[in-house]
Amino acid sequence: MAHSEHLSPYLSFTREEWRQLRNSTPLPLTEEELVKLRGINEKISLEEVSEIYLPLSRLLNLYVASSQDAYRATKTFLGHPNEKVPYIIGIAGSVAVGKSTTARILQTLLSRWPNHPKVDLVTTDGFLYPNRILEERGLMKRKGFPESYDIRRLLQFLYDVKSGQPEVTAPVYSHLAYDILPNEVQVIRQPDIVIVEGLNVLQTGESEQRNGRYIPQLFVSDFFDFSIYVDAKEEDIARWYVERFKVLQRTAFSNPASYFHRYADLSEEEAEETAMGIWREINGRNLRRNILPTKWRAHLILEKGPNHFIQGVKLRKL
Ligand SMILES: Nc1ncnc2c1ncn2[C@@H]1O[C@H](COP(=O)(O)OP(=O)(O)O)[C@@H](O)[C@H]1O
Ligand SMILES: CC(C)(COP(=O)(O)O)[C@@H](O)C(=O)NCCC(=O)O
Repeated sequence: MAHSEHLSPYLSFTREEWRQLRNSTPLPLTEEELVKLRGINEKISLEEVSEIYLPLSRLLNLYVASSQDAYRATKTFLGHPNEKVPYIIGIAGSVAVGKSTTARILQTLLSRWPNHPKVDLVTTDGFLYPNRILEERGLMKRKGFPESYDIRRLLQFLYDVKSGQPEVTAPVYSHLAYDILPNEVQVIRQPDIVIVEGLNVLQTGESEQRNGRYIPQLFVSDFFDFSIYVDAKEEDIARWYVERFKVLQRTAFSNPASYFHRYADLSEEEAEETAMGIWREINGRNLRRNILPTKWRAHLILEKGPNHFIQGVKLRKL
């Protein structure tokens, strides 16, 4: 065994080993939940849900329960009720790797446990600067890069959620408009769990220095109780990106309100070329430069094969 492997902070599971853990999951899927999961994405294999995501939801259920115990201990110690503080799970990974699908499966599965029924999902695209500002700063071709997000606002949002505020709002992004919707917000009202999904959630940015001294800096991941990185080979992710682009081109882009309406009439070949160009220029670069380096900060890594099936799982033991 190589020395570095010996010192790995992760426990590694093959797909086969992970799916055995399904036996420790007491709740099987109900008919109603299956229908809900089908609604998320009809391409999801339900076998995949029960073999991979069900054990994962059980693991998370145990972690949330232990954090709720700690919360009760603090309450006993203080002698008065403290605010209800949600458990926060971060989900990171490339554009098109399947973050939002994973997040929605977990949201559905986690919400069936009686000790944490209310699970909210927030995506970090709401914290992108609006196109007006991105245009001013020459960042329209850098959407998704660290500088395209209002990280201060995202940190303030997480701070408010973790302080147990009764109502916290998040801005909303529309893929159709390709912009922030100025008159819409998502309201978070003290759920039991918040899942925060986005490519930037494990990024740390530069340390700020003032007068030669480092000043304490908060990172988005400081607010996470648990984090997941969805991983796959770049060649597979690029293919999924192109496939999704082609589906959108036949559906959403035909809507005149779509920012990409001009792509609606491209031939299949032209659509593929356009999508590959966006991958090369924006999303692939961002993956290599800013997203992949954050993988080893996650508590759990889901390793996908070429057909989205999970081939391996890594869980932090240190
Ligand atoms: N578990 C899965 N099984 C099959 N297809 C999937 C799965 N997860 C994602 N996909 C497909 O891969 C593409 C990217 O997924 P999506 O969740 O939109 O990614 P992201 O949020 O990371 O951009 C979509 O076309 C989606 O339908
Ligand atoms: C909106 C995104 C930056 C993803 O944001 P996230 O929710 O992961 O923070 C990405 O989907 C995107 O639009 N990238 C720009 C290039 C493109 O059109 O694919």
